[in-house]
Amino acid sequence: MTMSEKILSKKAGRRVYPGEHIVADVDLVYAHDGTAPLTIEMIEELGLRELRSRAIFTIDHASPPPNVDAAANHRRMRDFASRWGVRIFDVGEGICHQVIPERGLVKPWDLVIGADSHTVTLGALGAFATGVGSTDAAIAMLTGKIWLKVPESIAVKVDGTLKNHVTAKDVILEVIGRLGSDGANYKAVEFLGSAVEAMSLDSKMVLANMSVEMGAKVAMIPTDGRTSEWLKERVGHFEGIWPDEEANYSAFYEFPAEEIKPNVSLPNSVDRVAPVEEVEGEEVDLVFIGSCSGGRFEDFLLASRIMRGRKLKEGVRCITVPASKEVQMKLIDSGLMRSLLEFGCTVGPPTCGPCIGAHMGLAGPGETVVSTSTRNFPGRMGSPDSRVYLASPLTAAASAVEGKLTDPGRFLS
Ligand SMILES: CC(C)[C@H](C(=O)O)[C@@H](O)C(=O)O
Ligand code: SF4
Repeated sequence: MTMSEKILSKKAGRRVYPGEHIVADVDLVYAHDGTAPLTIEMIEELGLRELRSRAIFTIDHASPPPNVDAAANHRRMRDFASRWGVRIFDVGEGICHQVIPERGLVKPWDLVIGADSHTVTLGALGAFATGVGSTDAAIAMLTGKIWLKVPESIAVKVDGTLKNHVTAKDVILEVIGRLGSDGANYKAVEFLGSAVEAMSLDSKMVLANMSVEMGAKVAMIPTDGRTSEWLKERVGHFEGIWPDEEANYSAFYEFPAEEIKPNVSLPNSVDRVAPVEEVEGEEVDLVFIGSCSGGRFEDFLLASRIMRGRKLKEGVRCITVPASKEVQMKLIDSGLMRSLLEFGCTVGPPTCGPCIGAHMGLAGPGETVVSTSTRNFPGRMGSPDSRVYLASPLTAAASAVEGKLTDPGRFLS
């Protein structure tokens, strides 16, 4: 069995096969201020009295509230959470996909449902974690179960050693560029290989996070090496997960690590991927380092490799937003906060912020953005006339120094 088949078999209470429809037990359901309002409405409409699943709300999308509607929405969530026993991570705690695992609330073998497409991020910890709509989240909260079709699994194997200036973001962009935005539709993407194993959990979360940009139902990564250390600190005892040696993958893709270069997604589609060196030079107005895809401690550590001792190009804004309060505190404790500020960054509180164009640094008409976030759809980060390149924190930092799209290999090699 593949990793996802193992978890679904456990949660359905019998051996399951790809293509089957099953009803599976859920360990955790979460929703945020973008999706919880409809979940709440649905739960109240059904007139039931209790939730059968562990449920969590986060206030992260329009947070702190940029307008009165958002503030009212947050109040409704707090009110519902206290009446129904839903744990809530309020303004300032950070983005759901970061806060929930950080607090030790997810472990390998869990089945996690989130009312957000990037719930797949938690596959990096060995959980079967998938995004659903608000109403499906409501039903999962009320019943403790979810209806699912068992996905086929595909393997993405990255063997070897990445170059010094190549990151997990470049790897996942490479994969998305090859497979396309629908290349993994409803598939479980399982990441294997020595380069994946060598990655920190922060990096593994980048791989899992962006798998949904090629349609993946879930992303799965074996819980080896550094992941176990991370989990031990946070969840205590857990059982790791790995695929069987004879696991049945419907496709197998190999990516030699040495061949991967710093990549970008070109405006305005995630799967239009090119090596930065081929598209360097466009003037940049805004650099964003943040989101559930590029706002972890390691992302800022990477950016600081280039920023330290240098200055932000005049006329460019560099907005940096930690993905959680824990990341924010690590930035302070490590001295990185000072480096970011000295470089010229504007540092925001933990939130999705400009990733989804809610607030805190939108792109103006005709502006060019380099962003470590997840999506560059037209108008997502501000003006419909802005152009967004998705890139690694190294490419973002190099571009902030030069004021134009720049390969980080010019600074590090
Ligand atoms: C608002 C929410 C439903 C959405 C998602 O599901 O991904 C958002 O987080 C995004 O990144 O586009
Ligand atoms: S940071 Fe961006 S991609 Fe992640 S959940 Fe928030 S809006 Fe979605």
